[in-house]
Amino acid sequence: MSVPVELQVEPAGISARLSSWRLLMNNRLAAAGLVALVLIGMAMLLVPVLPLADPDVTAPADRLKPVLAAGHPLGTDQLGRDMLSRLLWGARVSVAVGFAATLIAAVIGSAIGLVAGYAGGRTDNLMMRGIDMLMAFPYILLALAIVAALGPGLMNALYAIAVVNIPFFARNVRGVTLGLARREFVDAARLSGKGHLAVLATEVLPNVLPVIVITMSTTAGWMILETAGLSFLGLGAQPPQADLGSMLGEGRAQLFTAPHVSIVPGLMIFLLVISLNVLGDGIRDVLDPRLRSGALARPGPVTDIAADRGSFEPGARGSALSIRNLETGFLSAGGFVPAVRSVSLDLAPGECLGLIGESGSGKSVTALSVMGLVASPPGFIRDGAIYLGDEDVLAMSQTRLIASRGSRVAYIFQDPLTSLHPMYPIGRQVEEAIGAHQRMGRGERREKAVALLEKVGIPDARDRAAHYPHQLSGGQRQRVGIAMALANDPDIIIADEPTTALDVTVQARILELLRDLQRERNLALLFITHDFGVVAEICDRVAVMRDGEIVETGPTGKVLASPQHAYTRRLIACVPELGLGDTFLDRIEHLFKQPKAEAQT
Ligand SMILES: Nc1ncnc2c1ncn2[C@@H]1O[C@H](COP(=O)(O)OP(=O)(O)OP(=O)(O)O)[C@@H](O)[C@H]1O
Ligand code: NI
Repeated sequence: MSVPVELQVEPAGISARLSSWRLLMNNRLAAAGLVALVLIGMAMLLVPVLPLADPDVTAPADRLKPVLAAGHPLGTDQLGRDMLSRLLWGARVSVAVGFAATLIAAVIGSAIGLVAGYAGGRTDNLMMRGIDMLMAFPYILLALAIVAALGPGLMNALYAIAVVNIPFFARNVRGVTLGLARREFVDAARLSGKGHLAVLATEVLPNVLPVIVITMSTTAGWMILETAGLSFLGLGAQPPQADLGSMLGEGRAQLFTAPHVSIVPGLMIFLLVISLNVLGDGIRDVLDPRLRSGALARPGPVTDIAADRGSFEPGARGSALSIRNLETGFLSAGGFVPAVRSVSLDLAPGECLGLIGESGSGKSVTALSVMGLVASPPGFIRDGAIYLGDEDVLAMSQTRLIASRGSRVAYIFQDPLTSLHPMYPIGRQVEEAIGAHQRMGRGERREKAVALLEKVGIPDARDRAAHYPHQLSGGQRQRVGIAMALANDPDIIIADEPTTALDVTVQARILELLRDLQRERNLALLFITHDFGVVAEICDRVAVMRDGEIVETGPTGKVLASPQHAYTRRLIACVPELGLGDTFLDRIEHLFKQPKAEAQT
């Protein structure tokens, strides 16, 4: 698959605001809605200066003129008033009332939601039960009751509609606020001494704003409809003033003799509401950051690969894994942003290669590219080749690639708690890993799972197999992760920081286990870490990664003894317990003595 054309031509660094606008315009329905609204809006703004007849002047002689009658493009109503003039003036009133009600409901409802969600506890309970009571009434009935109490009239209809819509805002905003109020950045703001109001205004509100805008854009259409409903029943606009609902109500009596009197305002209501709604949906899609980043668009099973990537020969003969000139990155609204560039690696059977670099240097993206596991969208492999033996993974069919996952190349991830299913016993999960690639009976599978758990050093494996992930310690969970990786006898294991979440002693034992397994099964191990101590412990060779590129590679001992790149030296300097004692401290001193020379390297 290749890059969509509009993304290819787009220069990077385009402003976020502009790209939101583009996203909105890419949605045809939303764009059409916007165009319709702009046209209607302009007509309404121009109403006072347009050469229209007075909407309220009756002319009994001209009653019920049909559409396209002389002097009356949309005909006249039962009192001889010009329909076009009444339509435009009426739409003005309806829209103004609808938007005013939306604004009032948004301000009050959001304030309630913010306070309830932020305060929590009893305040939340009290406020939300009040909101629940409002919601328990059918809302048009509630609006009717409010207008009945206040008396008919446009302003009262406006209040009634605003009140019945407050719950929508309050509930939406409260839900989001509730999640935000317990997040670390809010705690941090509180700890920094900000008052509650300041925290709400500067930390919470900006994050809630999109929700408010979305709710507004999706309810504004309804509010116009509700205004029309109340006016239709005679509770809103009072004669002779026109609004869309009252025009509809007055036209009802002539529905059969002069249908245009009710159809014209009806069409206008339809047009207004539907364009508001499609525009609202478009705005919602653009504002939702999850939709924008493509996280909610279901990622494909395999990373998208450029159709026009170059051809690269595998590196050293007999490599288990050979990555050539890999360029993987992410498609965003601003274009393709590479995360790794021209990465080449070779991994021999039975060898352990350490891939080291600081956070964000592109280690995981490299590792995930191997089996096409970078989620697309937005992930995209733009160039390079990845050979398993002498077969190019990127040229494999999807089915073959998916079949190779776990059976030829297996992954071990950093935190097994997130990759293990919380609701299944671990034994069953190992069985599932076996069942994904091997056909065997249930009993046999169970035996094999227990054997694997024993192999990775889970004591009492047979009993432990019935335990759930949360009943295991972090080290044991990682052992289960390793057992699952071993389940189908892969040739290559890619371990992405498998020990980072563990304490030093457990880490040492897991490393020992990995090394033993690797020797015993002649596994090729690609070991990702940011800790040179770990590399020294287990890897034969090491590749140092920085900003998406490999800056240095060589046998571990050699790189440790004489790092060529300043960045490598700095990474090594981060490891105090390499067993180098004085020499090590000397090296740090040396580094600090020559900051200038280092900067030049
Ligand atoms: N889904 C994504 N969308 C956009 N950019 C991404 C995405 N995932 C990763 N990146 C970018 O790719 C780059 C490399 O990330 P990667 O996860 O490979 O780093 P890493 O070296 O594994 O770091 P760590 O040690 O923290 O795991 C980062 O700059 C990151 O911002
Ligand atoms: Ni990573």
